[in-house]
Amino acid sequence: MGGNDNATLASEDGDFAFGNQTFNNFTTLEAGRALYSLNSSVTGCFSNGSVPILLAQNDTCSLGFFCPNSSNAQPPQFCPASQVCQGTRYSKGTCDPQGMFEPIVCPAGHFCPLGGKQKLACEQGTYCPLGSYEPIKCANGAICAKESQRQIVTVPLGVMIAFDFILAIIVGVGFAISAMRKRRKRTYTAVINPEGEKDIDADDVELLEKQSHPAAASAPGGDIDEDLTSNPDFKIFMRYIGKLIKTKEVGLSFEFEDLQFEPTPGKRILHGVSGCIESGSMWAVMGGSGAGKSTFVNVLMGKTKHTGGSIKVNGHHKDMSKYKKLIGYVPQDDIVLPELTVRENILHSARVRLPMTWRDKSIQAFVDSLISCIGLSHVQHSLVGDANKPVISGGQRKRVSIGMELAAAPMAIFLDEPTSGLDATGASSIMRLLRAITKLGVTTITIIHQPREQIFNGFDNLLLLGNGSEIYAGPTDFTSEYFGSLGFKFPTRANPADTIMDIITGNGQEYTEDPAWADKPVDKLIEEWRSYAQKPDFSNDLHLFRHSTFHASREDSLQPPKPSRPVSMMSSPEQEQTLLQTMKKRGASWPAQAYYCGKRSITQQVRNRGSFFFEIGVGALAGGIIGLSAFAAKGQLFRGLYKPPFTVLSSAVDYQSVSQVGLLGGMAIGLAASAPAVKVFGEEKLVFNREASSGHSMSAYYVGKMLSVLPRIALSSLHFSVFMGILATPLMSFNQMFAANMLYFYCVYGLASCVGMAVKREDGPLLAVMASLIIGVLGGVAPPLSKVKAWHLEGLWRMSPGVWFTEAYVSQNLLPLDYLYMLDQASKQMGFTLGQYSLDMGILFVIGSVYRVVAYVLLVTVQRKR
Ligand SMILES: Nc1ncnc2c1ncn2[C@@H]1O[C@H](COP(=O)(O)OP(=O)(O)OP(=O)(O)O)[C@@H](O)[C@H]1O
Repeated sequence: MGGNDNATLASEDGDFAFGNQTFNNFTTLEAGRALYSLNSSVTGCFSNGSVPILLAQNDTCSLGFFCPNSSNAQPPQFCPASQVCQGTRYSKGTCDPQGMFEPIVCPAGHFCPLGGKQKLACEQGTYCPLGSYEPIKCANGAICAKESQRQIVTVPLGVMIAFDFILAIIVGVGFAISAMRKRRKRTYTAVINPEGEKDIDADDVELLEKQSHPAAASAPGGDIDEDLTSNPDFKIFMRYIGKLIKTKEVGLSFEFEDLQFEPTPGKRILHGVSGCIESGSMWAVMGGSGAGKSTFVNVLMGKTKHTGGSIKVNGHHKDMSKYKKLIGYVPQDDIVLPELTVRENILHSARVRLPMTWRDKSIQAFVDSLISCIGLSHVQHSLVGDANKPVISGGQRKRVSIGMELAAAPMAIFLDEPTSGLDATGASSIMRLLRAITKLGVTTITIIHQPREQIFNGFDNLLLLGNGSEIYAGPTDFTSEYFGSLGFKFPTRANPADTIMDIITGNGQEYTEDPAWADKPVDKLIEEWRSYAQKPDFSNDLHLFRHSTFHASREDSLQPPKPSRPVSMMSSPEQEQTLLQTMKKRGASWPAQAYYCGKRSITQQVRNRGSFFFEIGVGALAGGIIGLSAFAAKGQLFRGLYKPPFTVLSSAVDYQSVSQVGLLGGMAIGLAASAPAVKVFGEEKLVFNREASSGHSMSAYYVGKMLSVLPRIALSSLHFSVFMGILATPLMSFNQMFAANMLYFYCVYGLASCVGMAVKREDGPLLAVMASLIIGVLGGVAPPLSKVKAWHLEGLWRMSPGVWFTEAYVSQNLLPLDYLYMLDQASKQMGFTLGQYSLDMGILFVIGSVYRVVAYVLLVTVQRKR
C-alpha cells in the first residue's frame, strides 16, 4: 500500500476523520485505503483518478446495504474498481468499498437497518445472512450464536432422535410380544362358530362326511388315517371346512373336451385332452417331464387360455377365472413370504379369503386347527425363510404353501407336486388330509411324480399325459388292467406308479414282450387310448367317469371299475345361485384386505430391519455428504445482481450453488432409495401373482403395500433432511426442505417400483438406480433449464421430478433475498420459475403417484399375461 503510510486517523471504535468529515465504522484497512487516497482529488474514490458514478440523487441506501458516509450532498456512489480489486471482487466478493461514499452490502452476521447508516451485530438467537436489513429470528432450539450468519436447526434432530428411539422401542416390544406369544400354549376350549350362530355340536367326522357329500360315504382309496381322526384339531378343521364349502348343495366339476394349447402355431403343448372331473373326486395327473401336466392344470384353472376345445364348469361354459375365489392352487415352487412365520403366512391367506362375515377369533381357531392338521404346530411361530436363509425345512415350507390354500377352504384345489420335498411320512399325512377334504366334496387335482404306492392308491382317478396328449384317463384301479390289455405286465412287488411312469415315458419295454413297443412307444400309447376311448361302451363323444357309477360297480363286483358313458353334471339354477352366493361371501372387504396387506408389509419391513435401518442410515449419510459439500458456504448458497440502482456494485454472482445442492440432493436420494424401493416392491411379483390368481384384490394388495412404505419414506427423508439441513444450512425452512425431500423420495420409490415391475428381479436395483440418476440429471442444472428452454425441450425435462425438486430448492432459497437481488434476472438465467413452491410440491406428488399407477398397471399386466 502506498500513500501516507505513517498517517493513521482511525480511532479505536473504527471511526476516522477525513478532511472535515468523520467516517463511521470503517476498519483500519479501509481507513488505510482512505488515507491512501488523501493525495488524490477529493472524489470520494480511493483509486487515483477514478470518476465516481452516482447511484442516487440523494442519500438513499438500498435495503441490505451499509452506506455510512453518504449524505444528500454526497449520495451513494460507485467507484470503478482498480484492476486488482476487480479481480478480487469477482472471485471473492471482497474489496469493498472502492470509495468512501460507496455502499457495501451489509456483511454476514450483521444487519444494517433501513437507511443503511448502522451496521449492527446480530444478537444471539438471531442470524443475519449477507445483506440483512434486520435480524432473522432463529427457529426454536436452533444454534445461533452472536453474529451468526446462519442458523443450525436442532429441533428436527431432536425429533429424529425421538422417532428413532420410539421405533427402537416399538421394534423391541414387538419382538418381546412375539416371543411371548411363541411361548404361550394355545388351548381350545370350544369350537368357535364363525358367524356367531349357535355352535355346531361336536359331531364326529364320519357323520359330517356322510352329510357333506353323497359320494363321500363310499369314497375309495383307504379311509382317513386314525392318527388324523384322533387329533381334536382335525375334527375342528373338518367342521369348519364342511360349513364353509357347502358341498351338500353344490361343488365344482369340470368337463373338458379336446383341449388344445398351442402358444405359437404348430407348437402343440396340449392336444386332444378330454375328460370329466366330478366334484368331490381326487385326481392325479401324471406324466414325464414336459408332458404338459402343469399346462393342463393351468388351462383347466383358467390361468392359461386354451387355444382349442372347450371347458365346462358344472356343465356350463363359463370363464374359470370367475371361480377363482373358490379355487386353491398350490404352485410347484413354494411361493411364501420368507419374513413371516408359518402361522402368519397361513393366517393372512385365511383372513383375506374366508368369508368377510367371519370373526377374527374364528379365523384364528380355524387356522390353528389347520396348522395342527398339516403338522406344523411346533414350528408355527418360526419364520419361513427362503433358500438363502432357510429357517424351516423345505418340506415344512411346502406344507405352508399347501396350508395357505387349504386356509381358503376351496371347493376345488389344484396342487402341482405337493409331495416334492416331503419325506414319506409327511407326504402321506398331507395326502390323507387332502383325501379327507375330498370326502367332504372338495375336488382335488394333483400333479404328482413318483408317488408311494399308498399315496397312488389314494387317488380315485388318473390322468396320464405324454407329449401333451392323453394316454389314459380313468379309475386308478383300472390302470393295470388297461395297460395289461396293451400287453404290459405289472410286476406284483413293484409300486404300480413306478411301472406306469416307466410305461408312459416310453421306458416300458421291460414290462412287455411285444416288440411293437420298442419304437415310438408314447405315440403308440396315445393312439391306443384314442381308439379305446372311442369304443361304444366307453363314450360317444366324452369319456366321463362318474364317481357314483364307479363306486356302484365296485360294490357290485370285485372287478375293477371301467370308464362308463358320460352322465351330465350340469348344475341346476338353484345350485348355481348357491355357488354365486358362496362366491359373493368369500373374501374380506377391500379395506380389510388393504389393511391386512399393509400390516403384513410392515411386519416384513420390521423383520427385515437390517435393510430398513440400513436404508435410513444411507439416507442420513447421503444428506450428510451433500450438506458437507455446502458447509463451507455457510448458508450462502446464492449471490445475484443487486437490485437497481446498486446493480453496478454486484460482485461475483453465484447461480450454481443452490441448484447444485438441489441436483446433488436429488441424486443422493435416488441412490439411497431406489435399490431398497425395488426390494420392497419388485421382489414380490410371484407372491402377488399367486394371490391375485386366487382372488385377492390386486388393488387392495397394492394400496396396502404403498401405504406401508410411507413411514419408511418419511423416516428416510427425515434423516436425510436433518443431516443436510444441519450442514448445508439453506435459507429455506426445514419444513419446506423436508417436504421437498420426502416428495422426491416418494417419486424415487414410485419410479423404482415401475422398474422393479418391468424388469427381471436381479436387474431391478441397478436399473432403478440408473433411472433415478437420469431423472436427477434432468433436473435443469446441467444443462441449465434456460438452455433446455432454448432447445424447446422444456416439456421433456418437466416430466422429470428432478426439475420440480430443484426448482423448489432454488425458489425457496432465493425468495428471502428478493429485496436484495434481481431475482427475475437470476430466474431467467437459470430457467427456473420462482415462487411456485406449492405447485412444485403438487407436481412432485402427482408424478410420484403416476409412477405408482404405472407400476400397478405393469404389475397387473404381467399378472394377466401369466
Ligand atoms: N406358454 C408356453 N409357451 C411355450 N412353451 C410352453 C408354454 N407353456 C409350456 N410350454 C412348454 O410345454 C412343455 C410342457 O410344459 P409343462 O410345464 O406343462 O410340463 P410338465 O409336464 O408340467 O413338466 P414338469 O413335470 O417338468 O414340470 C414344456 O416343454 C414347456 O416348455
